Amino acid sequence: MRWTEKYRPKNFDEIIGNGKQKKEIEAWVKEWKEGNPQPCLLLVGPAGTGKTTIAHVIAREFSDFIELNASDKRSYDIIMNTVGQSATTKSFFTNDNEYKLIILDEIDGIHGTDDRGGTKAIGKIIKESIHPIIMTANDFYSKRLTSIKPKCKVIKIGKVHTNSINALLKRISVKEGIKVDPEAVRALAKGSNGDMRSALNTLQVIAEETKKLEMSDLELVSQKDNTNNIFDSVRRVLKSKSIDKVKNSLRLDEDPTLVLEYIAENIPREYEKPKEIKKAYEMVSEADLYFGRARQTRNYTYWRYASEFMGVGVALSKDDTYKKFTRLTGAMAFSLMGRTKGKRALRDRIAEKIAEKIHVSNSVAISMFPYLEIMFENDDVAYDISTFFDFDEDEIKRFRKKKIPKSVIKRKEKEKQEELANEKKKAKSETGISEKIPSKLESNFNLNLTNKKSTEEITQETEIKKDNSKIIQKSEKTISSESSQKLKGDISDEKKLKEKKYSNEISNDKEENISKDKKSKDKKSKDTKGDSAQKSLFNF
Ligand SMILES: Nc1ncnc2c1ncn2[C@@H]1O[C@H](COP(=O)(O)OP(=O)(O)OP(=O)(O)O)[C@@H](O)[C@H]1O
Repeated sequence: MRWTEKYRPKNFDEIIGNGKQKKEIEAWVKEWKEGNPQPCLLLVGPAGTGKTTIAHVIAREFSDFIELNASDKRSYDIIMNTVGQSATTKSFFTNDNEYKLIILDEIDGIHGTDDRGGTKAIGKIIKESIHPIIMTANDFYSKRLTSIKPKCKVIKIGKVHTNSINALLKRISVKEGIKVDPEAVRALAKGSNGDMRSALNTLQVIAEETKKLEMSDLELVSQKDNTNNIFDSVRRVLKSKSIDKVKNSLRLDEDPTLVLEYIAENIPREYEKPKEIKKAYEMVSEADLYFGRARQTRNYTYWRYASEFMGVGVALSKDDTYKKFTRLTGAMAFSLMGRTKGKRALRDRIAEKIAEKIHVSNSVAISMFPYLEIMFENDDVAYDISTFFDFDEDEIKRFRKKKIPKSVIKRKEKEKQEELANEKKKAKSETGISEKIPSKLESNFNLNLTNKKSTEEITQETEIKKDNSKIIQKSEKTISSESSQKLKGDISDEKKLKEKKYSNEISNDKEENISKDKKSKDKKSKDTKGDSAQKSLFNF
C-alpha cells in the first residue's frame, strides 16, 4: 500500500502545516453545522499539500458527501444531472434533512472553450446549492477560475514547511521501523519542496525495503526523485481527465520517450474497458510516430504533437476516471535493457572489432554472429578467427562455451612460428641471389679486365648494387623484428598482413632489382663475350 494512502490524515490535527487556513476551514465547517450556510469553499494551492485530504476530513463532519472530478464530466448537462438538481434539494441522497458535502476536484481542469458550459454549470450550482461545496484547484490564476472565485471563499493552501515535513517523515519512519540519519531526513524534507506526497513517495521508494535512510542515499534520492516525477506524471495522465493538469504534469525534466514508455506500460493497469485500452494505445502509437519523425528530421517541434497524444490523448481515452489505487510499474523495456546492459556492451565491442577489421557496419557484423557461432565449434577455426579479430576471452566466450584447448593454442602458435621461420629462410635465400651479384671489387676487376665499359654503365651498376645491399639490410631487419615478435607470441594479424605485404613489396623490389641485375649481368656477359670476341680481334 502506498504510504500516502496509509498515512492520509483522518482529522484536522493530523494535517500538517497551513495552521491559519485550517482554523478558517474549521470555522466554516462549524457555521454550516450550526445551520448557517456559508459560501462555497475554494482551496487553491500546489500539488501534494493536502487540499483533497482537507476535503475528505471535512466530509467526515457531514452525514454524506459526493465527490466529483470537475474535469470528468465537463458538459453542463452532466454536471447538472449529477449534482445540479441534488444540490438544490435537501434530500439528494437518502432520507434526512442534513447537509451533504459536494466536493468538486480539479476545478481549473475544466477546459476553457471546450467545456461546453462546465464553468457556467458550476457557477449555477454555487448559486443555487443549499449544500456545502468544496472545490480544489492548483492554479490560482487560471482563467477557468475567473468567474468562480468571486462566488467563493478562497483559501490559499501553501507549500508544507520543511520542518513540518521533516517531523512527519521522522514519525512515519519510526512506525515503519526505519533507521534514519536525521541529516538525511532533513535533506529529503527540504528536497521535496513543500510537496508532502513527493516526500512520502520518496521515503517509501528508498527505505521500505532497506529499512534505513542515510546521507549516502541522497544521491539515490535525486535519482529516485526523478523516477517519482515520472510516476507522478504517468499517474496524472492515467488518473485525470483535466487537460491542463495533464499538460502541466508532462512538463518535467525527463526524456519524453521514456515517459511514453512508462505510460504505455501502465495503461492496462489503470484502464479497465477494452475500448479505452485500445484507444489509449492508438494514442501511444501516434505519439511514437511523432517522436520518430522528430528523431529523423531533427525537428523537435514534433515533440509537442507527441506530448499531446501521449498526455491528453491517453487521458481522454477513458470514459471516466477510476477511483481506485493502482500500483504503477517502470517500463519493462528499460528494466530488460538494464539487465542486458553487459551483454549488449560485449556484443557492441565484438561488432566494432569485426567492423573495423573487415570494413563492414556494426549491424552487418552483428548479423554475422550466428555464423561465427557455428564456425567457433571447430577449435582450429575458433583460434584462427579469434586471433584474426584479436578477441579476448570474454569475446570468445560469446561464441563458444568452452575455452579453446591449450593444446590447440600451443600447436597453432608453433605452426605460426614455423611459418615465420620459413618466411625468414625464404627471404634469406632471396638474399643469397643478391649475394651473387658481383662485388665492387669484382666489377672493377671485370672492368679492368674488359676495360671496355662506359662510365655510365659503371655508375648504373654501382647504384643497383647499393640498392640491393639496402634491400638486404631492410629485409633482414624485418625478419629479425618478425622473429622477436613471434617469440613474444603476440603479433597482431593486422601487423602480420602489413608485414607480409611489406615483405612482398620488398621481394618484388628485390626481384625487380635482381632481374635488373641479371639483365645488367647478361648485358655485361654479352659485353664480356663481345669483349672477348673483340679481344681476340685485338689479339688478332
Ligand atoms: N498537509 C499534509 N499533512 C499530512 N499529509 C499530507 C499533507 N498534504 C499531503 N499529505 C499526504 O500527501 C498525500 C496527497 O495529498 P493530497 O491528495 O491531499 O494533495 P493535494 O493537495 O490534493 O494534491 P493535488 O493538487 O495533486 O490533488 C496525502 O494522502 C497525504 O498522505
